[in-house]
Amino acid sequence: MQDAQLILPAPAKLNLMLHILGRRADGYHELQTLFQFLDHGDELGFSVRQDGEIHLRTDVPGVPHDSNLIVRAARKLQAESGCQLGADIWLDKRLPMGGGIGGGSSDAATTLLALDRLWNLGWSEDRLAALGLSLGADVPVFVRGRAAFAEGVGEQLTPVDLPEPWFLVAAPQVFVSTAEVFSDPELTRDTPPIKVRSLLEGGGRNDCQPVVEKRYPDVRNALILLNKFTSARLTGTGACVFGSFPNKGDADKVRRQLPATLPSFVAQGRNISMLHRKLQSLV
Ligand SMILES: C[C@](O)(CO)[C@H](O)COP(=O)(O)OP(=O)(O)OC[C@H]1O[C@@H](n2ccc(N)nc2=O)[C@H](O)[C@@H]1O
Ligand SMILES: Nc1ncnc2c1ncn2[C@@H]1O[C@H](COP(=O)(O)OP(=O)(O)OP(=O)(O)O)[C@@H](O)[C@H]1O
Repeated sequence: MQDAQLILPAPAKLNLMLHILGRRADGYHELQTLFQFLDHGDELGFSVRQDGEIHLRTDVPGVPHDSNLIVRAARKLQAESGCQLGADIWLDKRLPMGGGIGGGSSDAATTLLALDRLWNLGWSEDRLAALGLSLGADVPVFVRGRAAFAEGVGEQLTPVDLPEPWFLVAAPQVFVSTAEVFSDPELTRDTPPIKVRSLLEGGGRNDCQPVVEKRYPDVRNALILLNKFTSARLTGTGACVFGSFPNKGDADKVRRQLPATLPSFVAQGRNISMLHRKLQSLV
């Protein structure tokens, strides 16, 4: 990491609500979800290579080098732009994987924005978001960096201005497969669409939650525990669960009461992602 020319954050996100409206012919689901960023995340370092090779210098246990979303994002940007340059990339992985807080998608988005800058490509945000969507449904919101109401499969984004409370996020130590949750026959897939206005007034739920609670007792137990202190909910397809607090002190106080077997962190909800704040400060 100390050899990197550019160091950038890859923040986590929460799905403050997630409704499933239907299933498309390609198997993907039509959703309505509200994304907000957290001021907590991974950190990536980047340096240009003249030989055109892409190397992720940090080993990520369980994820082969070539299937890491960071490497896939870099190679795709390189192929589509025709750029002859390569990159060395370092990763400080802080976010739990398969946690529903978007770690892999955020790493991919940070890679696209970093290399667009280091390779002097000058791609528009629209073009980077479209490339991001081909890597995963959650990548575009991280490319754009603004809290948003998302529709379609998550790529039709309407920026929203939300309160920025403090969140306690608990990470049950189970891996939830997003594809498995979406293919569960018991998943609710017919929630009627609602208007963004009623959501901003506090409505909504996570339609994935009943399926995940049923399949993963550790997630159900974490929700029961957090619900003793605040109204807790699942983010994305889990495994992470979260509750909000008006200030950091209250969130920290509850965190101290969680068992050591349930890892957790406290972070503030942000409407502009840390990545975009950092990029703006570099201009
Ligand atoms: C559930 C969310 O986390 C909400 O933010 C996302 O929609 C999931 O985004 P993601 O992890 O980037 O998901 P992808 O890698 O695109 O898809 C993983 C798998 O989830 C299912 N999937 C995902 C998104 C979606 N709108 N409908 C789906 O059915 C598909 O089976 C897909 O094979
Ligand atoms: N850089 C990466 N970081 C984390 N996971 C990665 C990465 N690259 C590829 N993956 C793969 O993607 C899977 C899901 O990772 P991720 O942490 O993004 O899940 P998630 O938090 O559930 O995401 P989402 O909320 O977008 O569904 C991992 O199990 C891993 O196999």
